[in-house]
Amino acid sequence: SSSANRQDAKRGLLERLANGPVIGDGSFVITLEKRGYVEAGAWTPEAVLQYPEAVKQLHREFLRAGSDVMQTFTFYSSDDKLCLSGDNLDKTETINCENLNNVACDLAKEVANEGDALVAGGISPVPGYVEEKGKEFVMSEFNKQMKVFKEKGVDFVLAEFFAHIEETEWAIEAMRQLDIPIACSMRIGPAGDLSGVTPQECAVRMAKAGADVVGINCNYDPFICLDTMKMMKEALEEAGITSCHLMAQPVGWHTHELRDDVRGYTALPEFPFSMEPRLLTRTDASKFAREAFNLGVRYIGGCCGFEPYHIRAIAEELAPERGVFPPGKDKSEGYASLKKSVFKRQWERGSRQYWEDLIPAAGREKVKLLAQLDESE
Ligand SMILES: N[C@@H](CCSCCCCC(=O)O)C(=O)O
Ligand SMILES: [Zn+2]
Repeated sequence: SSSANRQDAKRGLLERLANGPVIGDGSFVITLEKRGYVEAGAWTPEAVLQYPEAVKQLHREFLRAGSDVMQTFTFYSSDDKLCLSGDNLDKTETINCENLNNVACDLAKEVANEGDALVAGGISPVPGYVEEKGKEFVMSEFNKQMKVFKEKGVDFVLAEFFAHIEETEWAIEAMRQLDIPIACSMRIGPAGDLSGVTPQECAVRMAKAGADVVGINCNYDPFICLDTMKMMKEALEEAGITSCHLMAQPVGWHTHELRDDVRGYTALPEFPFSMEPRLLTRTDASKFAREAFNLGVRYIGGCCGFEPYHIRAIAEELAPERGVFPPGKDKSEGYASLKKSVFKRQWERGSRQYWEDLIPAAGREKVKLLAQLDESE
């Protein structure tokens, strides 16, 4: 019966959250663009239909890194978004929301079953919302995905990258039709959403709309994200909402300038083709994981820029809490692996302290200084 299914589904995500951290996955469109399977600008997931092996490979890398969740690669897969993907997209009927979501569920499920991961059906903002096409239009786009997720029997649904609390509430309303756990994250920082609603109010409204897990994804680095999560946590407590879990999936770059900027990381001049100097190290990822866990966040993953090795750092940091190391432990003993080097100087780097004390250079300072010197001489 549906309640039994609900109970099974509930035990999956909610039981895991109750017993310790759930490790999310990481960056898809940004990572697959670097690998040549997604086109920048459009950032749409047609690779699901065109290059399924490339999508499965990335799922497998996150599984091996320790992700407990295989999120369907269905970000920006509403029909009104896919049709904006320019003429590189063959306009045949194969690349549309329904077909893409069907195959994406198969890919995520196949890899999830190679390990002990859950399948999350992923939804994201519909362009029709900001184009003021109204609730009926937006809900009809969400419902195309809900229909597939129901047929495919995903373990839970996850709404991400929402910038307006109203559209987020509509997404939760759509997800409630499936009677399985709901995770919901907005792309907001301390300055709140694009409608001027505070993070505190956003958290309470997501919970009241029916989300089982609420939080943040994308737009800001882990440390700005945690400041915002603290605001959300306190607001939920003040509202007497204790049943909601917290989730955090920040970007994998340092974005300290953006703390009070509602636009987030895509507003940086380096986005998208020169973000490399800002990339988090695995030590940054470990620090984020520990601070998130200490704050009470139990769904801990990453968004754009978070590569599998960043997720591995999270899974290794929280191994004591989880009681298990990631499947890829045969090729990583954390920093201790360096003890196996033939170079003696690597051995001293086989400690957490070395990497926590290091302020990594971007390697460009010298180039810039030399250029200035030339000018001044
Ligand atoms: N789960 C998704 C989240 C993507 S968040 C934002 C991607 C860029 C959006 C844009 O610049 O239009 C993914 O990892 O690709
Ligand atoms: Zn993102």
